[in-house]
Amino acid sequence: MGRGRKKGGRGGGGRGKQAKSDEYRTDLIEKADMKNERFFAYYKAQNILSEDEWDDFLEALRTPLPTTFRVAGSRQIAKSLNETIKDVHVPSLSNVTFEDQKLPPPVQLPWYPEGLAWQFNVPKKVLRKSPEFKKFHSFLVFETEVGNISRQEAVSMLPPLFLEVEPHHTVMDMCAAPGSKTAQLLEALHAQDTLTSTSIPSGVLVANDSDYKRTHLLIHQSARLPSPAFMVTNLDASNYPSIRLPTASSANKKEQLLFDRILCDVPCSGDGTIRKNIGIWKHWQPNDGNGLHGLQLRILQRAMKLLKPDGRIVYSTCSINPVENEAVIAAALESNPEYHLVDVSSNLPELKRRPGMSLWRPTADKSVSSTYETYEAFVAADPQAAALTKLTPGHWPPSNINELNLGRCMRIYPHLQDSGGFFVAVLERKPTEAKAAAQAREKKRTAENAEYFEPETKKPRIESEPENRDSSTPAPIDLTSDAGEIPASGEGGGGGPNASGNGSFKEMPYTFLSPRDPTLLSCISRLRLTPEFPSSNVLVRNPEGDVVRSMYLTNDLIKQIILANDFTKIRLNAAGTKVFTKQEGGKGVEAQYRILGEGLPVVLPYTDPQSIITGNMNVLRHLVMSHYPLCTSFEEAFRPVLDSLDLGCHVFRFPPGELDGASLAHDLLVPIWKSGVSVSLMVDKKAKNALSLRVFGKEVPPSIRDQKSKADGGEVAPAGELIESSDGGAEAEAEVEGEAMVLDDIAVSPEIERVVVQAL
Ligand SMILES: C[S@@+](CC[C@H](N)C(=O)[O-])C[C@H]1O[C@@H](n2cnc3c(N)ncnc32)[C@H](O)[C@@H]1O
Repeated sequence: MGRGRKKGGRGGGGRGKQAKSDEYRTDLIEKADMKNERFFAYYKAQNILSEDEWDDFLEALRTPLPTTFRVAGSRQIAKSLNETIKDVHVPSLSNVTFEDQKLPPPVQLPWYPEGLAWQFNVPKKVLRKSPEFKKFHSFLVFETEVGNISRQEAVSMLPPLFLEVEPHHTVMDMCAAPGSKTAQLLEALHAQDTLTSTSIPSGVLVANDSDYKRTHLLIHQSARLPSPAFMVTNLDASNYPSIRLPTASSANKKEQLLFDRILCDVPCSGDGTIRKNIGIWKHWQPNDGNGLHGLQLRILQRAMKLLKPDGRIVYSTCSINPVENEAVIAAALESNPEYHLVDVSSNLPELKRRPGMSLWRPTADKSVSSTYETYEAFVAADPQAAALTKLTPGHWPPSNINELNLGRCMRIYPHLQDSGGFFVAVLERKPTEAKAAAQAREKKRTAENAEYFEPETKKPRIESEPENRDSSTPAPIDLTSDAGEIPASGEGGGGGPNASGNGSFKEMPYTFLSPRDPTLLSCISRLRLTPEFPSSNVLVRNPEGDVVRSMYLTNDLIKQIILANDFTKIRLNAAGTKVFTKQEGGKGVEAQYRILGEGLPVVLPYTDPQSIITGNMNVLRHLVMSHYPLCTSFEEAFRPVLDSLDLGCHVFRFPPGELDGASLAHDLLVPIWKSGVSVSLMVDKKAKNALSLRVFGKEVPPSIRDQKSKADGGEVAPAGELIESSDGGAEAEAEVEGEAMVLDDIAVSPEIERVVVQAL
């Protein structure tokens, strides 16, 4: 596990730790020190660029990287926030001068779809001292904190775009942590989400990383877009096991889950990040890439076995070294002739790129005094030294290089569009014969129809589309090992912790509740959910299937995966999204369940609209600015509404409105708790503060914000009142259910007025 990391590759612990040390701080290294003769000699020998571009390339490498960010979240949410950047922030930054210099405002990355990615380039002191940029910087920090903006290198945004994920796809992110690309994939899976509610895609996203700690970064990332279709595994991608699914014909027979889309963003030397990780100047040497080639190839080859016919793989690195790039692609194509490189030159036409290379000259010589055109020449030059290295013929271009279309790979160099260096290759697997025949028939039919119909006639719907996802030939898998252990539907997912003797895996099991489980039923009726709520997909995290504290919702596919696989074998760290949690009552009050802020968008489509209470801006302000406000303290017109509510959880809706300069632009839906004589907004301090800032333009007063169990300043928490904040509840849950990250840190984007949650 994590061999890539030990070698200090990108995403590797070595580089990651060093990145924190001073030697990696760009502001502490002089431009004159940004040199490395080995780097120059190696890349000159590779002929990566023409002689007249070399100086521009070096100049770009020595210049700090601009700041880039992506407006994140589901499409509708992102579009709304993007309008604010365009219409409010950019105009306010368009005529700013600092120390007599006019500063450039942020600009959209021209190639990013729908203009959702931005770049700006001002010195740090401007962000500290220019009032306009300071304000913009605070906006970015705030929105990043609540998950609406993702600080991400421009080039790192590319692989998910080329993967072209759709909501019905089965998707695997093989080396996913820390998860910036995972977030993009999740957004694509959730393309049908609306401003206030989350869709339940029929596909799945499996995010995997071999580093256990880093898988928690994935859980954190995904909390920006809670999804019943998301799961996290902790495995060596080069050896990723078969995930099994019941066959359509018999629940006792299993077939392998194959993927429509796989991202292999593999561990690499990371020399394309040299503008940011400036210490690379000092240490770079050719064996950084040489040593990673084998692991990179094994990961890609495993992905090739896990992909459906007609599926797509994107392989990417932030290295410009052909040994980590074209050499890996060439070797993988050699051993998997059913794959080909896809010509994506017409996709993202504004992206400046160079074709992949067909000639490169590896070396094992640290000082790069010689490089070799062929493996044979390398061995002949010094047989003894060659025997001691791990270089293989696969590090060199193969003899059939011209048949592989390596020019279809994409190389991004820093000077082309002021970015980092990057490599992307898009591979597709041939369809099965049956599928190819169906596609040919369809093509013929479409052509015939085209002749018959008038030109403006809508293109006929492709009949074979629905079959596409299922028509792959499942790879044979060994079902002998634990076929008998698979529990019946509605029961547990794979026995107790460490059920398979996998001693190092400490997660708790996933047990689906029966839809007739009395606690679940009472929860559904208390929360007034409609019969369409998928109650057979609710799970708890303990072997007994007891509803101890929280309930999670998965989609059908994740449920099948959990039921058909031993969760310790697939080292399943997270599945689905948490929707309900127990709210302990105070003295004399029975414990009840409430919808979590993060679960609300998922549950909302199943919430009886009649049960949603509509409030106004006055009510919202009182809820935000008070700590457990008494029902009697609300405006008179609203008191009867509060009095009529049962004790327990409710959903309040606040339509767009204005009040004393405060403004709510879109519907806001929040979970509320009614107790004996008061009501409370069930969002944590940070989220409440964020909501207050964005809607009312001021923070929640510290005297209110910092109260814990009892209100002060005249507001007394009555007997039987809630004394547990959502934070406290979640912490307690971590102990009960063995979860690594369950803090309910509910962040609200008032721009969007939708509750989103981050698990810290
Ligand atoms: C380049 S980083 C991935 C970055 C990530 N895709 C993103 O966009 O945030 C490479 C990741 O691969 C992981 N890794 C290293 N060796 C691995 C292996 N054999 N299997 C799976 N993951 C591995 C590292 O822990 C690291 O998180």
